[in-house]
Amino acid sequence: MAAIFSDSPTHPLDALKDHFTLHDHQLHAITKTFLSEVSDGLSKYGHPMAMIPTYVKGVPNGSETGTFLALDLGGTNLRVCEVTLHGDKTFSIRQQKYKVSEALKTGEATTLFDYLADSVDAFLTVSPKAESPKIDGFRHTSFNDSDPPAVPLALTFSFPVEQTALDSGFLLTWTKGFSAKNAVGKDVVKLLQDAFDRKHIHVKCVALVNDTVGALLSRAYNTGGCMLGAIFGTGTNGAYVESVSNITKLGKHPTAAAGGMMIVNTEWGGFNNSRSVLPTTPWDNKLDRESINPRFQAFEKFISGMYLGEIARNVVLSFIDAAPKPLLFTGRSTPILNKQWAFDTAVLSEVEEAWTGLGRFSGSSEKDQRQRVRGVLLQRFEFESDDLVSLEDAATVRQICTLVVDRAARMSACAVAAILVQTGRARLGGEGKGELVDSGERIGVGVDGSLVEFYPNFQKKMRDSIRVLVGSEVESRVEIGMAKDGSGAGAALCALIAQKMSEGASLSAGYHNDPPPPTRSRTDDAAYLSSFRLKP
Ligand SMILES: Nc1ncnc2c1ncn2[C@@H]1O[C@H](COP(=O)(O)OP(=O)(O)OP(=O)(O)O)[C@@H](O)[C@H]1O
Repeated sequence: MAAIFSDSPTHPLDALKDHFTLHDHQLHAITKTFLSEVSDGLSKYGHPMAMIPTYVKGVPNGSETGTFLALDLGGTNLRVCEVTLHGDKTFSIRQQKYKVSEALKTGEATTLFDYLADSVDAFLTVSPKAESPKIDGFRHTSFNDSDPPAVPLALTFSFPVEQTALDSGFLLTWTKGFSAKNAVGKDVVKLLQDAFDRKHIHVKCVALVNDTVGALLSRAYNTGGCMLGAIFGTGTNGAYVESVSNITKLGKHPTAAAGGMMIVNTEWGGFNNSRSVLPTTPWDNKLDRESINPRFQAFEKFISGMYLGEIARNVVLSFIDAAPKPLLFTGRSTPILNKQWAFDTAVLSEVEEAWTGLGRFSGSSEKDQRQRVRGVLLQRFEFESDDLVSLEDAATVRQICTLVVDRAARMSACAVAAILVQTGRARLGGEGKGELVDSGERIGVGVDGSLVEFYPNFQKKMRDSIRVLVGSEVESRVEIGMAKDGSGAGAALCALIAQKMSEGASLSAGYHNDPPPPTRSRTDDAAYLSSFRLKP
């Protein structure tokens, strides 16, 4: 843990600022290195920033229709949903969340996948509500002629997977606290399908979707187009639309010969694992050393919700322990502050909301701001006595939190700017002057994740740095918006693509103007619903 000296001639907060501030020239250096790793990842397999071809070769325009099941294993929850795409840029969804315990995350993979299958089974067992979406759009998949059709399901699996087809992909590594045994190197679609089959649940996993791809697809469906989907939640990652000719590692794969565009899942959380260009601090090093995957997912550890609270906690502790005189809370800590990972990034949001006066707060003098933050700290860190937190402590903690999140937002901007450059929409300008490459085009970016959704002004902070990197003309055309339920609606769109592919449709020609599915009668629906579960 870094020692902080309260008698140093430089004020400790200024010293901290030096550690955490990313200057413009550093943003440029990070973005350049990012671009070179993009290029490495597109040309060969096995790179930490894996640049995974997803075999999704089109982007929806909002006219697609159908009803599909989606199973979403993210970082925190497991979710099963039934999504109906209405064909007018809107969709409806029926869903249920299930908890994933630590034991499941770290136990045997078969136990985890059995649990996923059981959750789908439980969801399907609950009879649909009167207002639940019609099932007209389900495209049935039969195992053979005598079987009733299986329910098509798309699996949103937000971990690094080397995808080999739309419905198969091998787990490269676990992230975000998962470490289930005997899963790495295996096809996760097969692991899930085997669990369905073991349990005689009549569901067929037709598509494997990364949540970033889902974000991109759902934002495209909602707005008529999108070029990048990005997640800033438990982890961080991005997927974008790349020209197939640039994905040279596809070699002689038939997909490469077909040309066109393909969505690539970057796995940018693993950017610069060597940390050659990511300016690290002693607090980041401590976090990395104590994480379950030291020296991996380097970029993610500076950016995402799973880590920002812990970095801030590490800094707060070193201020409490400052020598010769404590710089926070008169040198007193609390059990919760002493506990690893106990400082949730949501607390950083609360501190910032209290400071900026957003939401339920009123009053705008600095004293009001400090008082509100002090209230948050007293409550969240569970101090025994109000005397232990001063107004100055409140201001100091707020500054620590801001430094940690500002750096995260600026690093996130490097990833977005690099994709703008990679796709020919921008050129990296020297010293903040980006050059416009093509004019007029609106550049759609769909984002998802609690950090970008709830941390006050995270998006604005990110945009400020995008402007530094690619100039204001391009930045002003970047339209960043929340991707509505990428892992549900996006997955449904992927299941639709899988159906199209199994019907032999050419995806490179796009899959717009989908004709409405054939109408089913209510009797068909009842029979169909009863075929969800086939017991031996
Ligand atoms: N209000 C908030 N402000 C900032 N961060 C938050 C907030 N609430 C939760 N988080 C952080 O966001 C993370 C959860 O992100 P999210 O809700 O997007 O879930 P997720 O789907 O599990 O994430 P991912 O998509 O990366 O798998 C947690 O690490 C949590 O600390």
